Amino acid sequence: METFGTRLHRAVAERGPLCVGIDPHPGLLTAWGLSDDVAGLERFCATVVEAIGDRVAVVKPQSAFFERFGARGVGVLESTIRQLRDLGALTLLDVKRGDIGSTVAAYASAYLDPSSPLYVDAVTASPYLGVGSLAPMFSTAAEHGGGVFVLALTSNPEGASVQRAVGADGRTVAQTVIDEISQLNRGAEPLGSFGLVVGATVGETGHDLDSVNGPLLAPGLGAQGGTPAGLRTVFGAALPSVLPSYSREVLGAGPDPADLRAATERVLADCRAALGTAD
Ligand SMILES: O=c1ccn([C@@H]2O[C@H](COP(=O)(O)O)[C@@H](O)[C@H]2O)c(=O)[nH]1
Repeated sequence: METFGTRLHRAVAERGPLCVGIDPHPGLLTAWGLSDDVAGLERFCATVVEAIGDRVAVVKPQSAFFERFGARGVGVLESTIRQLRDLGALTLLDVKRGDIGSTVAAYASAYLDPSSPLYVDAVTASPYLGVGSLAPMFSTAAEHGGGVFVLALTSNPEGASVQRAVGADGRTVAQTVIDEISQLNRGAEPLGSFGLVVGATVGETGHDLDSVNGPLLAPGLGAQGGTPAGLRTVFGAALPSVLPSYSREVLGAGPDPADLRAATERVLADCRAALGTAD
């Protein structure tokens, strides 16, 4: 069985270094002329899938915007994930789960076990109950070729007060997370399956990201003010491992699928230029 790191490496080589988020904000539904209900959500997602599902390496549905419609919204999430998989996109569910280990095991079953209706290629996870509490996610991901992206230095300004706090050993909370994930990826080729989330907005981090040997998801581009040109400042020598992620910047170009595709091509070209990867 191929690891998530291997599958991601190939998807990026074939389709380019880009993750597009599906974040059906109420304001976007309205701007697209859709109703703020399950029917609008379904139409929105079907349009995004049709426009970009066959051309973007990774698509990242934001779970919150589906959960707000209850069981029927989650039903739309399930079918969106299936459609994306059929079109060859890797699915990364942005759900930022974390809990005591025995509960994390249930989250691992929900998202990373292929028999689950919500099965995805990878999830985002929160390390604030301790990176070790996420062990069931790591083991389930490893068993089934999945991936986990753990929050390290998030794109929002409030994150720094927790993530940059310094512990007894002199390392920040974020550096502890970075070091533990680096350990999990040690020796993996061409890329480990365990990633980190580092916002494109955070500027020079003062953290060592060079030996992570896994994907570095960079949200915060576009709507939150991050730019592809700024990625070099944030990631330095780790730049080749960066997976840039856009949601509103691309989604705001809809509802015409051709316009969504054009916005995707534009941000992908910007990311390729910033990362120095060829077409
Ligand atoms: O540090 C983080 C972690 C996750 N996110 C999520 O990414 C998207 C960003 O959406 P934009 O419209 O491109 O701003 C959203 O789903 C966040 O929950 C993040 O922004 N920062």
